[in-house]
Amino acid sequence: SIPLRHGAHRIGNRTDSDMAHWRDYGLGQFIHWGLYAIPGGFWHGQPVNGAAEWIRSSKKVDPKEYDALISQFNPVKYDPVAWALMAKNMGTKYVTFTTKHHDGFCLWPSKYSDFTIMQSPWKKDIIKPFVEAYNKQGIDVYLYFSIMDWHNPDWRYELKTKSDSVAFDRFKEFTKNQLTELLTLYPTTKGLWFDGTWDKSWKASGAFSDELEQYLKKLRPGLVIGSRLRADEKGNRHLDANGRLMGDYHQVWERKIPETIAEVKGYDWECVMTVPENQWGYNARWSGHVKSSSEIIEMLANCVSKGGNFVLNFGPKGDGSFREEEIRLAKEIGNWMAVNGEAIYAAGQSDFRKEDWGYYTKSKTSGKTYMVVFNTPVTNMLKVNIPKNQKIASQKLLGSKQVLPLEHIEGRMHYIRLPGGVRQQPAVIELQLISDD
Ligand SMILES: C#C[C@@H]1N[C@@H](C)[C@@H](O)[C@H]1O
Repeated sequence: SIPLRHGAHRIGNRTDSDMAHWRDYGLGQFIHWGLYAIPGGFWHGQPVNGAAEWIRSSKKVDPKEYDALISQFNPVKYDPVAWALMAKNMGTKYVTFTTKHHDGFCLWPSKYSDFTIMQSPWKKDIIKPFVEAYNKQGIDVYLYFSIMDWHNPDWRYELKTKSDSVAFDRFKEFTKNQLTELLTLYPTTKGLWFDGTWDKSWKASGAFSDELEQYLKKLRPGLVIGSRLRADEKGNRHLDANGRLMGDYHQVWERKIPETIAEVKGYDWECVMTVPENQWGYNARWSGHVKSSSEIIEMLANCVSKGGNFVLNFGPKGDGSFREEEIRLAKEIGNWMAVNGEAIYAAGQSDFRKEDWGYYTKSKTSGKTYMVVFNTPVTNMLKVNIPKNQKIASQKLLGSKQVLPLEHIEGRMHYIRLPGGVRQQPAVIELQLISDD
């Protein structure tokens, strides 16, 4: 293997209790909120293509004109207690919240920037009441932080000259100071979700990214940081030059889910997903396909069946309220989770071979296996290939506890018959297995 000083420092996944707790979340919420929620995908009355939180860049807005949005940020409907209750009712176990996106606007009173919530009409810390409200609901808080900062004059896309490096060294110090602030002001933060680390300047800062991660973990032992922060000294990201993961979990699954368990490569991982095709911040015009609660529940079950977590994004409006579609989705998902959560929480990959009708998950607590059924065959007969040395002791519909008929076909093949009728939501069957010695 290639000798590396700033590659992965651990082979294999973390084995500590903080990471085991992270692994058991199942369902998370992402919240993207900032100045970009004010224009909401429109500029001078015209819709702008691309993600709403990128409007400054995609519309090439004059920085002064974009930054002037700060004078309009006065979210009179911001109610973190109500936000946390909506998340709780959805069945959320952890939340990732944007403290600073690429535009550099800080939702906390940072001493190191003039572009913060304190210079807006709101004049109050947004993050502190958010963390308190979510923690009060038993939801762990992770803070999103964009390394790339379009507002800071010391940011560089590439280090071409000596003066670039001098400026970027100041920028690295600024970054370390802001992260220290966040962990100090919000000590219950369980992890940091880094973004904006794809440019050449950061790829050339592998040593710094390594030292920064070690510094942050010393400041907050147990902190969970994904693979999007680091670069090795050769500019590799996520996997170092020896193909080893740099970070506590694989953070590449943005708006995509691994097709096969092989693609997971045994890493811890989460998928972060938008409701429309690709909008993280509030966009007044959701064009294209908007996912239904059943589609989202299928993505959730798919991720858990492959050992990952699923994180659904919400983009509050500039005034701090949520759009109707998101409020409805949170409720519908919550109704399903209330009945079927045991197939999702503290669950992961099962011993069963995947079938067309949906996904198997296995609970780490009850040891039971669950069949999360999306594609009901016309026969209502679900194929089940029982692993060797096991047999099914019971097969019940979650919720109703109705025992379902089990029919042996041949060898390890069986059928479980679903009750007839049209289902509005995915059905979950709980399998109790016993050894078949
Ligand atoms: C690209 C990009 C960013 N990564 C997602 C998590 C959003 O923050 C989006 O703006």
